[in-house]
Amino acid sequence: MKKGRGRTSRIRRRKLSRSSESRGGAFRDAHSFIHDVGTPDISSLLNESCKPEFIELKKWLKDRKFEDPNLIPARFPGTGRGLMSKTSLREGQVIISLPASCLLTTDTVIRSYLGAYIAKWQPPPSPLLALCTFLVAEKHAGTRSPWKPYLDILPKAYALPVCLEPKVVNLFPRPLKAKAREQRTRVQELFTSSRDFFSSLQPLFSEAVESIFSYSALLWAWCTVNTRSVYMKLRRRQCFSAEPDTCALAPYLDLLNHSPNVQVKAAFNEETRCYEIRAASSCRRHEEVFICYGPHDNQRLLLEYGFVSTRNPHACVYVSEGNFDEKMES
Ligand SMILES: C[S@@+](CC[C@H](N)C(=O)[O-])C[C@H]1O[C@@H](n2cnc3c(N)ncnc32)[C@H](O)[C@@H]1O
Repeated sequence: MKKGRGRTSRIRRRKLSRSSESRGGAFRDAHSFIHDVGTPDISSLLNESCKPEFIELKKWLKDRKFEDPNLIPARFPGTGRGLMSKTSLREGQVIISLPASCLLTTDTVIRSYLGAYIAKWQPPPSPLLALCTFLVAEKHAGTRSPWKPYLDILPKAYALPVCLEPKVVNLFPRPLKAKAREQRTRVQELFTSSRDFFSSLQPLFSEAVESIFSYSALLWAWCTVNTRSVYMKLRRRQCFSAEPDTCALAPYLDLLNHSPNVQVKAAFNEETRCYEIRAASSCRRHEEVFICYGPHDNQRLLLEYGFVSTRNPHACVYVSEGNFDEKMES
């Protein structure tokens, strides 16, 4: 007889199911139930670290002196792909410490084949444009790119308002609609104003630059930088415009999802030469590890990251002038 088919085990399963209901929390219920009846525990069901793209990424990170036995990529109900802790994390403990050699910053771009082209271009391109250009060029390089294992785990598409059909944006409340249109204008202007710069890169490619640096390629790169970079202030360089140079792409670390209810300390540590994130609250074993992207309301989360947070303590309602007058009159 197969294990767990008899009357006794049916009764035991019913009892377990009832006790997990009373503890509350859909995810925790699933955890206790699946664990108790002897099927694989939830951590192995969610685990994505055996996927070929993560195996490649781990090898790539190891070559750059980063190994983390504690965090594993996993897919969670509600938040999607993120990182899970194999052990419990104490308050104050370093969650992740990523060496500078893994970071993609404007320093990386300047040291690359793009450096000479950026240095001679007038007016100087912005640090954001430099990062986007590098991402598009490396993505185009495919298997020739040393960044391929990182590029392969990046989302293929984004859900920021700038990526949505205008008819969908039209359904947004008025204040959000205005912000979404501003965002679209900003990216379109970046594309239009960068065309000549992209043309100057033609000697680097055998294909026409117009087909490589298309609007959709720039949009993908712009969303990648805007949704995934960490704050890291770099020194001002003459070859860039005066906009702040504060974005660093941090492979693997950028798999951490947001929760408005956790606190973390994040910064580049000049002594260890690592970008470190330290937990300000504890986290249980086999649970998703969250960081906080900032005290953002849902409008800002949607505009900057393409999602909203349920039970967001920073949630607020935007009231436009016209809207306010209408409500006051009724
Ligand atoms: C830094 S990345 C985090 C990793 C990302 N989930 C992934 O699969 O690569 C930021 C993006 O993750 C998603 N995200 C982050 N926190 C989330 C949450 N609490 N709920 C839903 N999606 C979230 C959003 O798409 C956001 O733009």
